[in-house]
Amino acid sequence: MTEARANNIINVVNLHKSYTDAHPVLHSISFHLTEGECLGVVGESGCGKSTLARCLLTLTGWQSGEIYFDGLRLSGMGNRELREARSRMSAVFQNPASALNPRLPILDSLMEPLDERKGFVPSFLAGERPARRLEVAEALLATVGLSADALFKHPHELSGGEKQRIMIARAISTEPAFIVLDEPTASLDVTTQSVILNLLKDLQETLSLSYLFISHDLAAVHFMSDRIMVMRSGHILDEFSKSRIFDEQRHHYTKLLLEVFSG
Ligand SMILES: Nc1ncnc2c1ncn2[C@@H]1O[C@H](COP(=O)(O)OP(=O)(O)OP(=O)(O)O)[C@@H](O)[C@H]1O
Repeated sequence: MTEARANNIINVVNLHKSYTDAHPVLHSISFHLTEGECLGVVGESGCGKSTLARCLLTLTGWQSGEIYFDGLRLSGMGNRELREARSRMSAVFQNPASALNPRLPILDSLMEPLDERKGFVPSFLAGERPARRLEVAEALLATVGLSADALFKHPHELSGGEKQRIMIARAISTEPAFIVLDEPTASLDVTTQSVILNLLKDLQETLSLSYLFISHDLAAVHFMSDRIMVMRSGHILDEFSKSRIFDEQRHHYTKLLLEVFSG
């Protein structure tokens, strides 16, 4: 059995999940995510990528197997420990419009996670020494390339790309141990997709973030990831470091995906 290793933020061992008895969605999945790396998960629609993300974020339960977060077994945690673990994870999902409260100004949606932790200022802003809530919010927006004007707007006044930048700023604000990026550019036009992917990659490098990057788009996964897992029908078929993507030993399904994406 795979042990929870010291620098593994996530260690998944034989995870099995089904929503109904008849239809397993994840079949005994095992993998790890190392501190500071981006692990890409690619696979066709319905293969179980989002279910896997939801298990890691403890948004849904699982039947058997274990998930270790920072060395600690999630299924063995009491409520307080679980709350603490959840506060050290964050996620950016496909549709920023549905993630932002339409009635709240951006300032309040952006600052919600930090408002729950009175006085916490992320260390990557420490050099700027922002003291007041508004200054922290402005500094966070600057981190994702937005000006302070956005803070008093409502979501409908921002573009899809701007809204996703807000969600990214919110996700990094608490300095999470890892971030799930679940199809973060799927609702955006092609040019904006590339801008957002570059932003996510820059942030990962400058802030040493750990990402689980989920997409059906192998090109995006290849661009973002240090390692890649290929999923199909709830199984991990192939797992390799980015530099090995064109190796002869790749699974035939990986080769098929490569053919599709190389046109
Ligand atoms: N809450 C749920 N209840 C029952 N079945 C579900 C639920 N959520 C997902 N499923 C089923 O689980 C399977 C995997 O879905 P999941 O959303 O994890 O796949 P995915 O790879 O993320 O797909 P997509 O790329 O389309 O988002 C699908 O057959 C789906 O219908």
